[in-house]
Amino acid sequence: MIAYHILKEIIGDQHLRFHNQEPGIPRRIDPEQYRSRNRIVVISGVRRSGKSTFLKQLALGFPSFLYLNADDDRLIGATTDDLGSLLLIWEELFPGVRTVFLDEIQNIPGWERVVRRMHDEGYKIFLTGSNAQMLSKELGTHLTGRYVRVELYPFGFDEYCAFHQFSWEKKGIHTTNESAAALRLFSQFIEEGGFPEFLKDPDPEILRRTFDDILFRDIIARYAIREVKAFRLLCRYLFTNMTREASFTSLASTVQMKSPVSLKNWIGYLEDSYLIGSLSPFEYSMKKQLSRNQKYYGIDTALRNAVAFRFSDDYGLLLENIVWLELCRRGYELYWLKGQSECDFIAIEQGKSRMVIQVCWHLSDENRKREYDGVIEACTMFPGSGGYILTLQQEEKPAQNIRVMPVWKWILEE
Ligand SMILES: Nc1ncnc2c1ncn2[C@@H]1O[C@H](COP(=O)(O)OP(=O)(O)OP(=O)(O)O)[C@@H](O)[C@H]1O
Repeated sequence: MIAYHILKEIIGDQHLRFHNQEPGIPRRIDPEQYRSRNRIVVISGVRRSGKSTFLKQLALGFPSFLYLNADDDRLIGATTDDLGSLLLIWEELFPGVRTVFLDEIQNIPGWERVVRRMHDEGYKIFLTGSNAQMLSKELGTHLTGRYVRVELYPFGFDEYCAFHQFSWEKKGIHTTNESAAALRLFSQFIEEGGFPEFLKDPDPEILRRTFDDILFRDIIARYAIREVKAFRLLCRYLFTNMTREASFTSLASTVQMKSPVSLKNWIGYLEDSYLIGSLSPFEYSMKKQLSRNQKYYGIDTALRNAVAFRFSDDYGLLLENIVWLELCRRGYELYWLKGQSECDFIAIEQGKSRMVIQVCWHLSDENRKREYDGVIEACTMFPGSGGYILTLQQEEKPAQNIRVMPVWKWILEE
């Protein structure tokens, strides 16, 4: 057990540091809707996406609170008994305070039991944890029905604009100057992505390190993967080919694995770590849906640029990936359509389709019919949906109820 006076010192230090920490750029998620929840609020998301910083933003809404960062050298080897002592120290230092923020709590084995008990005793709890240990399945068994999850992604384009102090009228971006500035920033965003740390210090090493930490610490070590080379190759391949469709069999053969079953597990681990996401084609039969090829997307475009192979005409793919990320941030259930024609995204909310979206770098005479056909087919299948063709910079008057507009404008205005 850790000595009582040391724990007391840790609490004092950490409290001061957390109070002095910069709250950073406000995230798009409204903290107020979580402050008033009775359930435990679990913040998850890819490594370095800003979970601890968001915790600080949540804390700002409370006059007093308790705080513990379990990622502290002095807490190595801490147990649930130490958490019990912490409760006593908190009561001594901050009597009656019942709001608690727990950062990286997965470092203390058995934390779930203590957190569950605290919640039952009326504490309001907010916590973050590195994803691998905070996977929904695992958390579900420990905190059944007691928690709500907030998923944090790297900055979206609106947050990127805030980071660069670019603001625009609530009514929309109308002037040529504003449009030119937004387009310029957006072109930069395609290259720089949304990891806040990388935006502050644009050294690709930062991104490579994050990538390797997720691969080696969160996945390879945790799931005892022995075919490290093949696993790494799979990650790089998926990032290089983001937005493309692939089958388990073709992926297994690309990385020279005999078993598509292990490959399926690997992809599951990558998705749980939020490094990649997959998209199924829409099918009325679930069985059929699962047997069809998936499309794969990556958590960040700059991360892709740092770890994957680039080719000259990959801008279309980066643009589509940004739209996928934005739709994930907005919490839609997503599919793609492979019918007579193809459509990139069908975004569904509460069982109803809201948007069908085709992403196209530049609408030309050659591709116009194909792009429209995909949206029209999807809109016919899902009547009442808004139809969009999102481009880098073209904007056209709506035709056949389909809006053609730049991605950046759609993100900032729609
Ligand atoms: N909203 C923000 N505004 C400005 N900078 C931010 C913001 N969010 C995160 N950062 C910066 O990004 C880096 C990572 O942030 P943070 O530690 O909050 O991420 P995390 O998701 O908790 O990381 P980990 O997965 O390692 O626990 C820090 O340097 C932090 O200052």
